[in-house]
Parts: sequence; structure tokens; C-alpha cells
Amino acid sequence: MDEYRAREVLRRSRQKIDGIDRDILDLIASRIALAREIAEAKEVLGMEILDPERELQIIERTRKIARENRIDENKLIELMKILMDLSKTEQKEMLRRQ
Ligand SMILES: O=C(O)C(=O)C[C@]1(C(=O)O)C=C[C@@H](O)C=C1
Repeated sequence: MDEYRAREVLRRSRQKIDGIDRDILDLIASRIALAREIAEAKEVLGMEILDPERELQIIERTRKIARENRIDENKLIELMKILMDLSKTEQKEMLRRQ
């Protein structure tokens, strides 16, 4: 790869990463919106916010996907735990405000 091409690859790849980051953040916002809906449903059903069995399913699925894509599984699981923590914080906040 010559220097001209390397600069082009850097520029284009960063542009794609910016688009992907935007999509990831939009998807996180959609995930949180769904968690808010779930909080309402759980309240009606008299269910706890925390569902350890569901969280375990999500973690196991993440582990599988990490392995298939050769991504550090502990890091990816950490990321999913952060997303689930975000949901729970939002859910608690939502129910507190009611
Ligand atoms: O699926 C649920 O019951 C949710 O409330 C969503 C969610 C999640 O973020 O994926 C959050 C908290 C629960 O402990 C399990 C999963």
C-alpha cells in the first residue's frame, strides 16, 4: 500500500466508523426506550426489574457471538452488562417518577 492509498484508507475507514458509532448510539437509545416499556409492563405484572435468568441468556449469547467473531469475550460481556445497567437505571428512574 503506498502512502496516498494509506491516507485514503484511513480517511474512509474513519468516516465509516463515525457512521457505525452513530448507528450504535441510536440503537442504544432504542434499547433504552424498550427497557422503559418493559418497566411499565413489569409493574403491571408485579415483576421485579432485575431478571437474572434473562441477563444470563443475554450474556451467553454475547459470549457465543464474541467467540464467533474472535472478540475478547470478557470485554464484550462487560459492554452488555453496561447496557443492562443503563436499562435498569432508566427503569428505576422511570418508576420512581411515576
Ligand atoms: O428483559 C427485561 O426484563 C429487561 O428489563 C431488560 C434487561 C436488559 O437490559 O436487557 C434489563 C434488566 C433485566 O434484568 C433484564 C434485561
